[in-house]
Amino acid sequence: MDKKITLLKLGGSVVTDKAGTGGVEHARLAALAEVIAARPDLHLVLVHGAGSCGHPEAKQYHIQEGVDRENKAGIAVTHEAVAGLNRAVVAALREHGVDAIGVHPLAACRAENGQLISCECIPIAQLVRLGITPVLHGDVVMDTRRGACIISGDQIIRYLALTLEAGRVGLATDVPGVLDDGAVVPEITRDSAGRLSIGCSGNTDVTGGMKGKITELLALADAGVESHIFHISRIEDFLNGKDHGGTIVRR
Ligand SMILES: Nc1ncnc2c1ncn2[C@@H]1O[C@H](COP(=O)(O)OP(=O)(O)OP(=O)(O)O)[C@@H](O)[C@H]1O
Ligand SMILES: C=C(C)CCOP(=O)(O)O
Repeated sequence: MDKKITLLKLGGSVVTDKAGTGGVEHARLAALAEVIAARPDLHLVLVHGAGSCGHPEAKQYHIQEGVDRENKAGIAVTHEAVAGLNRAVVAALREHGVDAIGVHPLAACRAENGQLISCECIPIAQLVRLGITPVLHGDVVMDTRRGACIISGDQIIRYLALTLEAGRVGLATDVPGVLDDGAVVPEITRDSAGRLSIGCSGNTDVTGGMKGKITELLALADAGVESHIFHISRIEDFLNGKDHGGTIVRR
C-alpha cells in the first residue's frame, strides 16, 4: 500500500460506561466520530475494546478458563454484547460521514492458548484501499487448546500493526498514559517497564487492563514498532501527529 495505515484503539473504558452497569457512551462516540471524520486523508483502521459490553459476560461464563459444552452459551452472549457495541461505534462514525464497516474477529481470527495466532488481514487492507474504515474489536475467538478465549483489542492491535505494517499505532483510554505515582511516564521500554507498578483495570476486565496493554505493546516494541497511549481527549493531537501528553512504548 502506498500510504501507511494508522491504527487506533478506542478503549472500552471510553466507549462504554465501564465503571457502571451502563452500556454504550453514545455522546462520546458522536464526539469521537466528529474528530475522526475531520481526517479523511488518513488510512485508518479502528479497533475498540469491550468495556461494560463484553467483560462482564466473559467473566460470568468463565471464558478465559476455557470453553466446553458446559459454558458454550457464553460464546454467543459475549460476542453479542461486544458486537452490539461495534454496531453503535460504526453507526456513530457513519452518521458523521466516515465510511466505516464492522469486522468481527470471531469470524476472522484463531487463537492458541489465549494468544492470537491468525487473523485474515487481506480484506482489511483491501477495504482501506477503497477508502473504507474497518472497525474491529476485542472478541471471543475460537482457540485450538481452550475451545474459545477472549482476545483483547490490544492483542488485535499488536497483530494488525505487524501484519499491515502500520505507520502509527495509538491507544486511547481513560487515563492520560501509564502513570507512576500519579505522573505520566513519557516513555517506556522493556527495561523501564519492569520498574513500574502497572496493574489491571479498576473495573471488570478479563484481559489484564493496563498490564495486558503493556505486555502487547512491549512485544510490538521488540519488533521495532513504537506505540502511543494517551487520554481520549487527546485523540485529535495523536491523529495530527502532535504531542499527546501520554506514553510512548518503544524498544
Ligand atoms: N500504572 C498505571 N497507569 C495507568 N493506568 C493503570 C496503571 N495500572 C493500572 N491502570 C488501570 O488501567 C486502566 C486502563 O486499562 P483498561 O484495560 O481499562 O483500558 P481500555 O483499553 O480503555 O479498556 P478495555 O480493556 O475495556 O478496552 C486504567 O483505567 C487504570 O485503572
Ligand atoms: C471481553 C471482550 C469480548 C473483549 C475484550 O477486549 P478489550 O476490552 O480490548 O480487552
